[in-house]
Amino acid sequence: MKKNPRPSPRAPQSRREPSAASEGVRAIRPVREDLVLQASLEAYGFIRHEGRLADRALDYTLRHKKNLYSNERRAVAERVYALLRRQRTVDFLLEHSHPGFSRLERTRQDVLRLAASRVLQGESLEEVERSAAQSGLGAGALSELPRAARTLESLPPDKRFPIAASLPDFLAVRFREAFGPDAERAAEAMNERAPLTARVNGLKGDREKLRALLEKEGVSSQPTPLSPLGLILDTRTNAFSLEAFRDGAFELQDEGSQLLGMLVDAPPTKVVDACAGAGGKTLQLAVQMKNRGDLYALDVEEGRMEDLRKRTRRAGVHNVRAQLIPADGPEVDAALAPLVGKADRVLVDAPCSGTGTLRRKPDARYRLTPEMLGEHVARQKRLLERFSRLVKPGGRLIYGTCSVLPEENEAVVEDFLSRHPDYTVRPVAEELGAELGAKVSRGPYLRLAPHLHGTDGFFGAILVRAK
Ligand SMILES: C[S@@+](CC[C@H](N)C(=O)[O-])C[C@H]1O[C@@H](n2cnc3c(N)ncnc32)[C@H](O)[C@@H]1O
Repeated sequence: MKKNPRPSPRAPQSRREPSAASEGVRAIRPVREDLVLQASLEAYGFIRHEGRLADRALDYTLRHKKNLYSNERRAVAERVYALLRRQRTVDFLLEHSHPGFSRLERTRQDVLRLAASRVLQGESLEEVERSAAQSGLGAGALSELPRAARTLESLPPDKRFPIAASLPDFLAVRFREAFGPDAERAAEAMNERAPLTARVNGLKGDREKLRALLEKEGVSSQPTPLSPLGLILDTRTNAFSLEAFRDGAFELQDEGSQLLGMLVDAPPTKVVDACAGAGGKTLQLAVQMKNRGDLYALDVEEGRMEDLRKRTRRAGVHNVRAQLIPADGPEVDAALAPLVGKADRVLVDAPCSGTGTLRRKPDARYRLTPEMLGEHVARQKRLLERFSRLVKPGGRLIYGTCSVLPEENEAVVEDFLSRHPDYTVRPVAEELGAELGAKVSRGPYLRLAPHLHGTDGFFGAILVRAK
């Protein structure tokens, strides 16, 4: 018999929290606490003790727990994600309420973490203790949590912030630098659940038509407040099973990502999506180009390119040329040579820290280190330099990240401009219109954050090459 593979450490950028949304069926029977705990411990262990990506680990665990009902699957996903969002807070509370917590055996620690996290989420102490007792935890273990919470509250602000926001210390400092007095609010919003957001495929219809199609399938939706292309779906929707999705009428894409895509305003000529990944923005650019011209989608990861190809087929997109390129070395120049100085638009949606998407990938913060951040910045500068060569005179270079840290954003752009006097910044308000531009920009740049815009955190800059 074929052995089940372990969850892979890689996952496409746009995978969404596999919670209620991938289950569809409403809760109808009491949760069997012992089974839910067992599955939660397994998934959590994969993520925290083996370094697997959360969405992959949960998909894997739930796929192999065929005996769980849909409400139990939902409980597993929600509880694991909730704990990941509040890891540091939970550990602090347990260390201050449970003598010898850090010396307990690992599974025992994890059981307590999952229970404490539920209390932190607002479930009553009695309810959690009752279900904990059913799963052998023993009542009373959590009764000291409120006292520990008061200890946390009494810490000086700079000590309290990283623990209360569950951010590594260095990231809390970066948040403070990026958001100043708003840092707490910004970090709090990053610990909320993200909405389920669709982008209409303009090749198949407009947003109103999509809304009607979804309604027919029993899914209610609301227009996104900022992007004219988006709909927010009921989070319990299993989007992938909808006919509208299978027919390519929409893609799941955060509203912030849609706004970044809008900065490109791709004409139906020659356009390069230089870090195309699984094609979230490629598909959006194809619509801007009305499925005409040549849209080069480049990336270094074959797996992502494969996803991109599938998605273009589903979306009815015909103008994309997906091309796998080498990550570095002289072969890159050879691969890009035919495009040098030819493109009207080049989008560099650069690999980054992902600090803008912590709502969807709460575990990412525990993997990030200051050294990795430095490597991201160095690579961002390198990629912007490399792909700028493809822009033709009078063309535009659009730089974007899903980071909220200025060192990956403004600083990278300013570094580029200091070496390229032939480029000037086009304020994003000129592209998006004054009203929308005023809502989503700071200075000439797109700058989005969950606490201000309800979107994931994104940055975008439009750089115009002189004629
Ligand atoms: C932020 S993701 C792109 C997301 C994608 N644009 C979307 O909208 O779905 C960054 C991508 O850059 C790719 N990448 C990393 N190094 C690269 C390089 N040297 N050249 C081109 N792409 C690279 C990664 O494989 C990843 O897919």
